[in-house]
Amino acid sequence: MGSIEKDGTPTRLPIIDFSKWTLGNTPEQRLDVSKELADACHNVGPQLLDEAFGWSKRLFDLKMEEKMLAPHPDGPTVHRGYSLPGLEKVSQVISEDLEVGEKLRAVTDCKPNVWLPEEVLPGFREFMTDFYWECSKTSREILTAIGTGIGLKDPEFLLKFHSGHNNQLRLLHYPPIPAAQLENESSARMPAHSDWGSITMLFQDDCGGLEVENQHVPGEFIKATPLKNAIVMNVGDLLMRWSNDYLKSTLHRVTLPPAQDRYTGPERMTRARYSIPYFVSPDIDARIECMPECASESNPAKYEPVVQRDYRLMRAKLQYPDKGTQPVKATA
Ligand SMILES: O=C(O)CCC(=O)C(=O)O
Ligand SMILES: [Fe+2]
Repeated sequence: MGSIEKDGTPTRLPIIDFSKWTLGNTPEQRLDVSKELADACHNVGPQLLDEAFGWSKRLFDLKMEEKMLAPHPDGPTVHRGYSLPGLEKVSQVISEDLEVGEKLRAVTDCKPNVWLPEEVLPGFREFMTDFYWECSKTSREILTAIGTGIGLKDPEFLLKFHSGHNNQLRLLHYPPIPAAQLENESSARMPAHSDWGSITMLFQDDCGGLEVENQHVPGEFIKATPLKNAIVMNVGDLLMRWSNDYLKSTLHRVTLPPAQDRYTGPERMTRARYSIPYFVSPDIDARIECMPECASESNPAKYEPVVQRDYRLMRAKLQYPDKGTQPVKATA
């Protein structure tokens, strides 16, 4: 993770160095936690990340027929396998945006995953499974740090709902596309949306294009400029509900790479982009209800309690619209 960079203006995203996070009442306690966080950051360290991006590239470089050996299953609730560009619509409300990218949801435990036959990409499954659990460890440190930061009596409260088995690791590849197609907004690399879970740890390559909405100015997006080995952390809808809007789920999108050297040829083809979001989600039976520390008489709970399974189903229906599914507004 990067260094602390807070210049006081809302036009830059804060980059928080969790290895320097301090917690606890005594210097010793603070040191212990700092070490844990440093260890966690080290786990998803530079080498592991480079490897993960290497595997992702090898995966998407496979022939289409090979990738289709792990097809995305039909239906709105299943979140597995390989998706061709355009299969999914990501949106807060259904719009005409067409997402341009291909993706593979690599690992999760709750439902059987869809893996490529081992011989197609030997070692991929083992690496991604390890990577998944390393990310899970880091996410637990982050959830504890958040619990402390928002002043929960039990800083580990959120851990009880996050066994790690309901997280999702997704590999994304945005193929090159003529800049004009994104400029005239006939398609977006990924339209603005919020994530559904608790937090998302997002790793991106150096292409650029990720933007996050400025919470102070709705509609204005701030560039999340790639920073080597940094994790972009998004707050998801369920953490927003738990915290009664104290932590807002961040709208984010992927658009044109900002730097002109990211374009080639007369068509100004954009560079391909790879990213790896790790969605940290509560367990399926978890009931998400405003944490008592986040409500008061003057600030009562804004959301009804919701069970993760139901919330996810509602969001998944939007993402994989099938016949007979009416679009509904995605956020409360
Ligand atoms: O590719 C990215 O950087 C963003 C991905 C994302 O927001 C998502 O998959 O939910
Ligand atoms: Fe997202």
